[in-house]
Amino acid sequence: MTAEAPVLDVRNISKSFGGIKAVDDVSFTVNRGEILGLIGPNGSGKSTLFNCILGQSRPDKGKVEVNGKPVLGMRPCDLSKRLGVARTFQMLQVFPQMTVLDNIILAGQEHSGTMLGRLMGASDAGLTESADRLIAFFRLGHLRDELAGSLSYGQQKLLDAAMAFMAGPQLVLLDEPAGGVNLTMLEHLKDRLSTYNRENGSTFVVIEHNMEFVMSLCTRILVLANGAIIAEGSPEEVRANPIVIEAYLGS
Ligand SMILES: Nc1ncnc2c1ncn2[C@@H]1O[C@H](COP(=O)(O)OP(=O)(O)OP(=O)(O)O)[C@@H](O)[C@H]1O
Repeated sequence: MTAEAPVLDVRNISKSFGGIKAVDDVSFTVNRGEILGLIGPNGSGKSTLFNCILGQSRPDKGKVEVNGKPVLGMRPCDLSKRLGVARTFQMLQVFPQMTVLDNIILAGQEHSGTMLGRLMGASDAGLTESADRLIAFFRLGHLRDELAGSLSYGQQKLLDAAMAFMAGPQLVLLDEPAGGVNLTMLEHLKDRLSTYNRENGSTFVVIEHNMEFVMSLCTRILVLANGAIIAEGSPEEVRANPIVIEAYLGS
């Protein structure tokens, strides 16, 4: 029996900006159903690594495969449509002047069909039903027809995360989903993400500064410092690792 290929295989990725080695020869794999946390002090290269993986930034060297297929050079929309990869960003990507429902439908339209199909088809591209399912899953039903801009910051972060799931992705990269979110909403977000992972067998990679959130959500943690992986293990192992403690205290 051959082992299943990792969902994400990152090999020897490096990226410099002028003299700064933002990512320095980073390799790791993520298996189906894992929730991998990517942590590290400010400026350790987490976002640059995400950008290299997802085509927003071209690495100087290395390769990335999703389900055994090379992805470097692919446009983010093709990554989503063809390989089922989605991401969220540190900054909110919601449209404040649109309702919660329309934001989610728009996120779905971004990933579905051809331009001609979108122009000629129903205005919601037949996506209202799946948008409503997602709204119910993230427990945003009472806000469905509210303008996104009228929601609290935490509710907007929840909406922002929900939008990444509209295309039914296999692999989701979440960039600081918990940033600026209050405790109650954090618990809710964590519960929804872990339930989605359990029910759908999807795979997540999560960049996060909130240690409680990342330690309780993730099944495995990678620690970056100065662009390189300095530690890897279960949340318990990483929490107790003196190298990790030093990297945080020393930054
Ligand atoms: N476009 C850019 N041009 C120049 N330098 C950059 C650029 N993007 C990132 N850097 C530098 O690369 C290094 C890694 O930055 P990066 O944003 O990837 O770190 P990070 O771990 O995501 O940080 P944070 O946790 O603060 O978001 C930093 O020294 C940063 O200043």
